Amino acid sequence: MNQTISSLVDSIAPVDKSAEEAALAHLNQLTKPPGSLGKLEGLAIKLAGVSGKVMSSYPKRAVVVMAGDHGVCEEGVSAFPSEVTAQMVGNFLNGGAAVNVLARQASAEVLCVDIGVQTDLQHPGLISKKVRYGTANMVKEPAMTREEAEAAIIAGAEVARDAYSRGIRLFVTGEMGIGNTTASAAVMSGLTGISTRESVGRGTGIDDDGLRLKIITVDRALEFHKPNGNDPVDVLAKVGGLEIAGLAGVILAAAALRCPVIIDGFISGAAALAAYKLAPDTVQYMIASHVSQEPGHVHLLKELGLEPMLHLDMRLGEGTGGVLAIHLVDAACKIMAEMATFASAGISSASDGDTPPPEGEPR
Ligand SMILES: Cc1cc2ncn([C@H]3O[C@H](COP(=O)(O)O)[C@@H](O)[C@H]3O)c2cc1C
Ligand SMILES: O=C(O)c1cccnc1
Repeated sequence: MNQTISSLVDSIAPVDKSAEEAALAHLNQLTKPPGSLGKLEGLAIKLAGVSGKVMSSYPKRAVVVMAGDHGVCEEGVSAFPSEVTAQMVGNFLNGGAAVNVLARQASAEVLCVDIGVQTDLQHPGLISKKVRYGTANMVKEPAMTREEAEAAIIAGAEVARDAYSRGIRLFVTGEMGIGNTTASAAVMSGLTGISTRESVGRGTGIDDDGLRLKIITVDRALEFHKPNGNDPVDVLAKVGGLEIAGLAGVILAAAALRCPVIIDGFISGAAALAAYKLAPDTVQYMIASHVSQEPGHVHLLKELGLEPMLHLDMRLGEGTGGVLAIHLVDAACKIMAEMATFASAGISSASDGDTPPPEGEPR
């Protein structure tokens, strides 16, 4: 199994810098002041580096929604009971969750994966990759074994590879797992040393007492296991979640397949950080969709060096922010493919036939 994760990591290469340069040169010929489309230009350049081409498009796209349960819920860290995880999986499969609505609008498939729900689930649309029936309570024992964390990463990579073989070329991460903002905060602090006061937030909406208890719970788990921050699999096994490890596998595989991967909110961000620590080049394939209301997300994005595209005060997960950002990926692709150049439209560019203004005067 270890061998498989290391071969996955070894198959990830840096993006194509010459395609990025060519994309910038193309953007600067388009009929607009250089840089005036802001982050859309940065996105177009990133997509060129990932695909190796100045122009790209992603007609087939999917959001992978990984579902798993969390033993730490018995400590009272979520406003909702664990059974909501399985109930929401049913909702995803019936097309009624927020991510389904937003994915339909963005023409994206929803791939719902049971990687660790605590009950048996059956549905023709469900991708069954169950590694175990929920994690153990991290304050009492490791959330899972190292072998289980590795199996979850590999399962995520398999889901991405299967989707790729059906033509999917743009991935979005999503998740469902009551208690997973606790596990994500523990993973984030375990990987970075950032204090739990910064990584722990209210998740589904716990009150002040709940927040204090949640911080203490994550502190206890980290103190008990002392996970090795330089070993992401150790951190995921001791204080992580099955869906978080699974998403790390999706992200690694997307990078190995040279596909862009849109990273959703806080939980997806924790998975992205684990993938980045396993294979630093992976971050070049990531697009951060939005900044979550969960306070740790800002710090997570800073660790990854990623700028979020959207500021919408969202705090849902499921891949909802991620699928919204698909529209921006489509926009960046269309700008590259369809905008006229100064030459083709016969428009004077900044320096064309224009006497430069005297020194010190505005143009
Ligand atoms: C009905 C419902 C739908 C959701 N969809 C995503 N989450 C989000 O909330 C959960 C994390 O928050 P915590 O750590 O506080 O439990 C995850 O399942 C996440 O995806 C939901 C939560 C609920 C209740
Ligand atoms: O940002 C997220 O992914 C998030 C935040 C709160 C609750 N669930 C998910």
